[in-house]
Amino acid sequence: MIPPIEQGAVFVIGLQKAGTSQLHAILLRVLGLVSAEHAGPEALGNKELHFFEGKHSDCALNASSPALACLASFSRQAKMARMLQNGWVTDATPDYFGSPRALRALPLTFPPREGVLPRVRIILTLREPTDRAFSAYINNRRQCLLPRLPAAVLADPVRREAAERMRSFRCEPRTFEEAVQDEMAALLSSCWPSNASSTVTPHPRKSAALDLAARFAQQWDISPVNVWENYMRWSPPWPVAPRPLPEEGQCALESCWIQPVFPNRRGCKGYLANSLVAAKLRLWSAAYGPQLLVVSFEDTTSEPAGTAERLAAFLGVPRTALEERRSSLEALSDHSCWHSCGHKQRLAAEQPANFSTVLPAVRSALDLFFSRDQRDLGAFLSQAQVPGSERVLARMPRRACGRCGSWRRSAAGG
Ligand SMILES: Nc1ncnc2c1ncn2[C@@H]1O[C@H](COP(=O)(O)OS(=O)(=O)O)[C@@H](OP(=O)(O)O)[C@H]1O
Repeated sequence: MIPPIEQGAVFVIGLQKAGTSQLHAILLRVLGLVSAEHAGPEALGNKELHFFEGKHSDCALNASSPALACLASFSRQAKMARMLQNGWVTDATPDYFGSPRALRALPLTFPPREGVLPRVRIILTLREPTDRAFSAYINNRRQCLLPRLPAAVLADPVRREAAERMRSFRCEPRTFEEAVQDEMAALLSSCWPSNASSTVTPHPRKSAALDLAARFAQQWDISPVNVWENYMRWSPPWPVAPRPLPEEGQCALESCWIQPVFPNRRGCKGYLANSLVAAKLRLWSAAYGPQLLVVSFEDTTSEPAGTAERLAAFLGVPRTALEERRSSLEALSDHSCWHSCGHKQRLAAEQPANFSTVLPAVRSALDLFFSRDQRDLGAFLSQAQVPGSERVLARMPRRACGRCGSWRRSAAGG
């Protein structure tokens, strides 16, 4: 057990759409931590710093500048650096987990070494992958429902064009099924685009990959396990260090994973990619070891008090402090209308077949698609002694847990 920390930095690194806002709220309201960005009541609305994967991360990645000094050189981050001197600070940016850049920049700024200040703790919340993907889809879909542009903007052609462009950039026009099909095709063909120049030798696997993608798009009865295997073989691995691009040409998907500057590209939304966690968790766990805690969305939403207690124990927040703020948990436990639920209800009412739930055929295909990754995740969690893994494993569907059955039985006291 690592010793409690009295001051330091706590980062919720993901997963996107896995309850990071709720965790952030628990850290602030129940455990009494301070938001990196704002200390006042507005803190909850300002949860994401994006320092370690955004443009500021260049500074942290530049070996010649001390990483903490980089933080201090930006006004928002200066606050974080100052607060670190006398307390706790937290930043919940779900994009960190899927960002190789954050995986390099965060440990450079906050080295995972005990006894060296500032101390650091990392929290990752996991979620059933198909539900997570659908939640991310709805999040983008609701962008199409933004209110009408104000009259002043409509009257000004320049402002109007900029506003319309931003709206179309954010709005997800497809059904979930179409979005999944597009991403699957992109995953399988990204490194070998069909319009590759004729001077480039076609990769022997290209046609098979495209064929698989096409079949996947047309019919859902293709074995997604095969699709997954092909995906692992053909799609870019998740690189920590920059690696040479494949000979066949620019790999579009790789660039949109690393630098999500083209989020509106059809295959680039990451609904599937961001639900693949095993390889990424191995890397984060290798970087931070016992300083990384995993929790589960399903656990937190059904039992926020238990998660708050586990977070407090992990961070060393005294129990008395938790007791004092216990009443704040009630507000956080109300799941009836949270986040964008108004938009969700409107989408579901307007087009129930597409937006209220994942179609059964799509869900079963995706469940299979994710099963390999979920099995890897279960195996890793049960072997690697990642803090919090018992609870996450207990919440994972049995089909996903694979080799961790015996572990699960012993955890249950059997
Ligand atoms: N308090 C509380 N109780 C229960 N559920 C909650 C709560 N807070 C957030 N949520 C659900 O979490 C989903 C959003 O996750 P994130 O906060 O990580 O989203 S984001 O990445 O910050 O956009 C989103 O899930 P979906 O409803 O499935 O979309 C939220 O409804």
